[in-house]
Amino acid sequence: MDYHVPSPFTCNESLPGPSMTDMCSTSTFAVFMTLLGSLVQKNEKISGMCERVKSIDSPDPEYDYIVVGGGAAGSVVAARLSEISHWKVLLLEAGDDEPAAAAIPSYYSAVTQSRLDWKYQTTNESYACFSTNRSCLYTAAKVLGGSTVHNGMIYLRGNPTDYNNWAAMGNEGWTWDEVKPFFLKAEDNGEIDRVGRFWHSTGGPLSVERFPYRPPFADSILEAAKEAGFEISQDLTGDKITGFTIIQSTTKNGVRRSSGASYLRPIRNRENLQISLNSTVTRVVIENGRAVGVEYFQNGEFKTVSASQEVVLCAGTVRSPQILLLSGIGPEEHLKLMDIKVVQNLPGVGSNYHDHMYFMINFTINEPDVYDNNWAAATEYLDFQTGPLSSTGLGQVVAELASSTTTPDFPDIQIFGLGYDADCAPGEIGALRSTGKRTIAMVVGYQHPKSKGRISLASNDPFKYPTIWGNYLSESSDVDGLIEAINYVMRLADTNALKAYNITLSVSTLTACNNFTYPSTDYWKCAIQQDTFPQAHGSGSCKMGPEHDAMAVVDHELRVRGIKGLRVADTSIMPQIISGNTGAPTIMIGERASEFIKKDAAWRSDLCSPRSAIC
Ligand SMILES: Cc1cc2nc3c(=O)[nH]c(=O)nc-3n(C[C@H](O)[C@H](O)[C@H](O)COP(=O)(O)OP(=O)(O)OC[C@H]3O[C@@H](n4cnc5c(N)ncnc54)[C@H](O)[C@@H]3O)c2cc1C
Repeated sequence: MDYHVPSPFTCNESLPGPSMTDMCSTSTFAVFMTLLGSLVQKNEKISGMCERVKSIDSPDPEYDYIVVGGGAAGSVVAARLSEISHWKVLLLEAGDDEPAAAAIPSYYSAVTQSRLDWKYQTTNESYACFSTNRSCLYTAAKVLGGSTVHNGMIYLRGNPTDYNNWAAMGNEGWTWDEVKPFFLKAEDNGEIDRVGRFWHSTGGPLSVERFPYRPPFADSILEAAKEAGFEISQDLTGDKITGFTIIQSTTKNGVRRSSGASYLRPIRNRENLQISLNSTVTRVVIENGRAVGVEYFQNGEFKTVSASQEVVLCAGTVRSPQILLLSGIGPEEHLKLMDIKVVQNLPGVGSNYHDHMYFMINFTINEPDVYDNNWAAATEYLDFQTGPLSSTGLGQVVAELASSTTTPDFPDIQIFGLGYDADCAPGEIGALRSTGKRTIAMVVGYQHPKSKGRISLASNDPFKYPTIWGNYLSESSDVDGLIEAINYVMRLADTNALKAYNITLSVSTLTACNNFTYPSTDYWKCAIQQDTFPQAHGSGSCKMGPEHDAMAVVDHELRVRGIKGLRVADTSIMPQIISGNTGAPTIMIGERASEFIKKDAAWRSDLCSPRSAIC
């Protein structure tokens, strides 16, 4: 394997936006950010300008394998398939390459809401997002690396029980013991002596370590957790999966490593892998029940490219089902309604969509309320990739806790902090905010959601966004889980460790909940309906399942039911979302899909003649 092998020196001249200037609107800050942006771009350790992949404008007419979407899973699949040197692989990605700013951990939201975000909105929510007109924002990156370019970099794998449950649903080969080797294959843990080789590994493409910096208040939260009777874990992906921790992240030496940066940049000179950016796949071409290529849109033109072996959809939980539907694969009635010829009636396409929901509780603490985005922080980061810009502030304080409805070894509540981010100041650089007190938040999420929604076509026009109906919080147990999580946060705030900061719950600004005593359970129930957000871990819309499950879209080796030469490999295949953040599990799915494809190809070359009916 040739990861980490240095390649010939070729540097990109410029990168796509958003530029760092666009991230702050005030004039003092615009100058600062422009300068910082140009210094970041010139700093190879941060921007990786000399190891960027090159996009091709005119793909060849035919490849062996076509991978659609270069996100968390797609980057993995493209890299692993092209390890077979005689396979010709094409990766088609709708977005551009990563902007330099995304590499800076504290600017983790730089891409969010920019032109590199698909900016989805859900519709017709009956139980959530009332304050935003019953439509929830669902962010997903349209960029090489997908949402690993703007995610919070938290490294978690979910719980062994999640995978054992998938296997118990009839998905052979997906128990924890069977998926764990693929997490290890992906991983290059920079703290292996601390976290140990039973749970972790080194040598994989994905760098995992803790951020080099954390604000002292992060340690005070851990002290508070201990005082409140919660456990402290040194590693939530190790043998202590419950408690509060300082989390490991998908970073290397203070710089974000997206799946694109991790898997594709080291192999950018591999001749049998071609990558075409700004190429949006509009449908899979199917002939006689087999996927034989894709149609895509690039530079104002529709084009087609053939696949002699397989097409692998890795376009994420919103777009993979959309592409299947546009290709005539999905619920018959819906396809007819959309005036699309039915190729394969698969009623489950788009169903079973679900996500973790989270809710934010704001507090103030007695700490100077400085903006952490200042010259001192910028200089330290440019020189050493340390200091406030090298982390997500309180975002690295993460807890996995069990509510009263689960067992201690299968936690269903996640809590993480927010605050000490390097955001833009409205006035002078380094100035104090007006209140003089620092605002922080504790975010709670419920990880065993039962509410299920649907992705469907709004139109047969491939450029019209699909309809995302989250149906979030329709099951009352999902709300109850969040209420228990809020009570845990209140327990945390009621400790001497945090009272030393005069931690104070912020005043409620939700007028819609004025009828309820603040803070009471009824108030929180009202507030959750008003202001809860999907965590952008959307899963399940092309569910994996056994043959007897009529709603299964792919089998246990991720093959689309009823169609040859077509697989789906991304978060959409999860039959039930895992208990934790979905990035690393999706990378594991990409690793697993690649193995399935290689195994099938070996089997075919051993047993099948080239045009055999069974192959
Ligand atoms: C704001 C945010 C914060 C998050 N925080 C964390 C975290 O801290 N830790 C964690 O583990 N997970 C986190 N996640 C979740 C994690 O990043 C996602 O679950 C994961 O990236 C999903 O992987 P995917 O491969 O399914 O899709 P994506 O990573 O979204 O990749 C899909 C790719 O397909 C491309 N594409 C879509 N349609 C087409 C088309 N028609 N043609 C060609 N290309 C197409 C997209 O542009 C994209 O690049 C977060 C997600 C978000 C959005």
